[in-house]
Amino acid sequence: MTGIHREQVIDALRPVKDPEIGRSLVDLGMIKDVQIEDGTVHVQVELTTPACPLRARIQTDVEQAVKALPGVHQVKVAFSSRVRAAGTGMTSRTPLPGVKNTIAVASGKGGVGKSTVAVNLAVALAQDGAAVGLLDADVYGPSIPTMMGNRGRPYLQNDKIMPLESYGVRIMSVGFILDPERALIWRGPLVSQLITQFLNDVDWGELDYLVIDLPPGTGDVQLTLVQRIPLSGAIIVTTPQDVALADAVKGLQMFREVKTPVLGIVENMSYFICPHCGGRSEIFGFGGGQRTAERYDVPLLGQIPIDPAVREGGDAGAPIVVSAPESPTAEAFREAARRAAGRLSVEAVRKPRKPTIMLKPGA
Ligand SMILES: Nc1ncnc2c1ncn2[C@@H]1O[C@H](COP(=O)(O)OP(=O)(O)OP(=O)(O)O)[C@@H](O)[C@H]1O
Repeated sequence: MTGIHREQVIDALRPVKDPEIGRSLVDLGMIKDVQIEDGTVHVQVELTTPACPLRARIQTDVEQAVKALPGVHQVKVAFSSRVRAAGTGMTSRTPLPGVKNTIAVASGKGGVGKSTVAVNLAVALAQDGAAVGLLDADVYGPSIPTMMGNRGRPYLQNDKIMPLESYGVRIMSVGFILDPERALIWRGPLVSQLITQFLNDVDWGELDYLVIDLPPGTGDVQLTLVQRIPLSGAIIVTTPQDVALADAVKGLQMFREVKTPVLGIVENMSYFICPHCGGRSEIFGFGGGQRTAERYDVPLLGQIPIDPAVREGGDAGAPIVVSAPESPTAEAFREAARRAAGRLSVEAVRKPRKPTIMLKPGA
């Protein structure tokens, strides 16, 4: 008998905070079990996401706190995870049954790599063990089927559309159903109707995260969509040059208007590493994403280099987190995905938000 009690361990853990959420692990209900065997204390911590960016730090903090108790020789920390629902911003929007979090991936302008980011984030979250869906709401240029290497056709089951699956991610795209050329002529109300149908009529099952690739821009279509889709958070993709950043700011403001938390900015095509000399060039300028993030008080989730392997992977239907998972570019995507998941965990423990203004729906 060592005389250590479970309560003592819990008390020792009380001051240990989740570094991202800033509240005690005990108060957050993250300490799931404590077992004491002689001088060894086993602590089971339930993370708020399997893609936790701060797992190592939590482990060290827990170990240190428990080791400080007299009679403790060893601390063993085991992790499990349960993603919490972050709510859906505007109270008028009905959350999707079974879907805990919906993440919009948006860009102020086209061609900045929004779909590439959406695909790699979704697959990275799934690789970490989360249940993930990916909705291609970019009806004007649906690129998800190509990027995910899936040319299947969804089928109906019990009056629901069954999503397809690639790399452990459930996916739905207008590209699976329609000739994409025809989507180009679609008008706002139709787009909005189609997306609403995809959200409600697709059998997503239980999802931790539904990543939604929005059409580029901040026009009426986008505004209607972000008002209608029950969103837990948004990620803005930009490139570092001023014109792209100015448009990214418009995106940021659009989400703020509809009370959707901006989880952060992903700066894509940030820099180029020369494959011959290893030198780094900032082709589109340096620090733009960081400056914008600071100015508008949102996190910079990641800086993704220009890497020919990203385009090759996209064209070949194998996102770089699958085709070259060890590459620094894949690591940059993974980090951005984990940071975004961490931000959503923070949102999940916040009080529900109320809209300050209600915009009329309609395209
Ligand atoms: N970091 C990167 N390095 C190299 N190529 C990239 C990178 N990111 C994206 N690309 C390539 O740039 C092109 C545009 O990317 P993508 O389709 O993701 O952009 P988008 O913003 O979604 O475009 P759209 O506005 O048409 O929806 C693609 O060919 C893609 O493979």
